[in-house]
Amino acid sequence: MKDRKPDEPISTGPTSTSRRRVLIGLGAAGGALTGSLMTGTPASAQTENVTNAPISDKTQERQPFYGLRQSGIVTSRPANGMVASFDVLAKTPADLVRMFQTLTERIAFLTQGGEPPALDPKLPPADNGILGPVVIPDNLTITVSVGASLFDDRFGLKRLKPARLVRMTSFPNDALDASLCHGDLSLQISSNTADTNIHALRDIVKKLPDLLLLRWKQEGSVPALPVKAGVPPESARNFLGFRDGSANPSPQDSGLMERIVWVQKDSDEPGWATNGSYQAVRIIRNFVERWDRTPLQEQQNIIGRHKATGAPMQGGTEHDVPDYAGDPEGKVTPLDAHIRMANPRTHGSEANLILRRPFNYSNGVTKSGQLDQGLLFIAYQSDLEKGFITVQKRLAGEPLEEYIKPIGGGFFFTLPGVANERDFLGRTLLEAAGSAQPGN
Ligand SMILES: C=CC1=C(C)c2cc3[nH]c(cc4nc(cc5[nH]c(cc1n2)c(C)c5CCC(=O)O)C(CCC(=O)O)=C4C)c(C)c3C=C
Ligand SMILES: [Fe+2]
Repeated sequence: MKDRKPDEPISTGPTSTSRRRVLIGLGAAGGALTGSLMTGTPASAQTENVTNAPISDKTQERQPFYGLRQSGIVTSRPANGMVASFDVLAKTPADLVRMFQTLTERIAFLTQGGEPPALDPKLPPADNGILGPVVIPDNLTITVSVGASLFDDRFGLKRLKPARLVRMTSFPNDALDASLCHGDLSLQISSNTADTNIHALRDIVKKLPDLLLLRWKQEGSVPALPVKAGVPPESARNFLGFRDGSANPSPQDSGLMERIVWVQKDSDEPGWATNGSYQAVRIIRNFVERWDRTPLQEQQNIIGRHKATGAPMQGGTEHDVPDYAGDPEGKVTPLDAHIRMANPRTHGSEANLILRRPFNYSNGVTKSGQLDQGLLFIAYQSDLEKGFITVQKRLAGEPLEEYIKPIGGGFFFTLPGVANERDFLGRTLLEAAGSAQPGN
């Protein structure tokens, strides 16, 4: 059997590409048969010309749901991502347990895929049908995190708040829109296709109407780049045209991830939070019209890298390390370049590393006729203060500020993973609060 990297998606079932080729060969006339073969559709659907969306050879890629930690953090970033933030409508601790249990059950199903139950057609269908009669896994992960507001007076969780979890504050360059900020609970939904993410969100919204209310959401995408054997992967470009992710710590480096991403057992965090992480989300608008009229040299000085290759200013490849020690006056890489301010690469700045997992977004046109594009910035860290907050403070006054405007987001704590079928998201927290019975 072929060796598989820890986060490499698992492809199951018959080779989907070859199977699809056979099915495509059946042509339009074989539509009903195609639907039946591909999906094992119930008899009632077999008479219809069933189309399964989306069509790709990656629809059977599957990420694990059960584990010590949630998927979607050190998991390779797929092409499409979304953050959806919710207000929790649950009124009692018992309601909150029901909310987390239902959420767990839905995520377990959606991420692994399968056939929804066939209900009496006089009732609304069990599934929204966006993906066709059978729900495909499509590399889907749904990562659940909670905001500081969940730890208010409602559920008796106050004393259990993660030590560094605070409501996101406004930083000097921010122009935060209240309708795009904060929330009791966030879902980071990512998969191979935007439709799969929307399918999952619609399913969750439908199944928890009395417990969760959608507050804001932002979708984004990143171009899928070819993976070449034996060559470090190239980073996708953001909407400023620069490679984004070149210096990101490697999610495959599990020792590093223990230190910078995962809350450890022996930390000063509450015991229930072990194996969780802090999630910082920022919706950052890019003034792309202004950027596109900025000279290349200036753009490169602002970011601190070559635009074409992503290499540091001294040259090489995007994976080479910028040499700041040999450039103390910033003659090669300006002292106020984005990457130098974000990570000055001093001995002390090792403590401020974060794992970035951003997506580009394009929302249409603003009222004043500008493109509404930007970065759905998502970062994970074991210490929010040492991580995102310190790095963001360091970036204050950077020349890039003239081209970007953070307008939304929030700080959340990503819950520990779900161990098995008897476990559920948030169990360790709710048990510590006395709302759930130990023994799951
Ligand atoms: C507070 C954290 C950060 C925010 C917010 C942020 C916004 C932001 N970044 C870019 C573009 C690039 N960022 C790059 C590197 C980089 N950015 C941060 C942090 C934040 N960025 C860090 C820690 C780093 C790595 C620095 C290093 O270790 O050298 C790069 C270079 C390529 C890369 O390493 O990823 C680009 C390009 C935009 C456009 C943006 C807001 C819209
Ligand atoms: Fe950055």
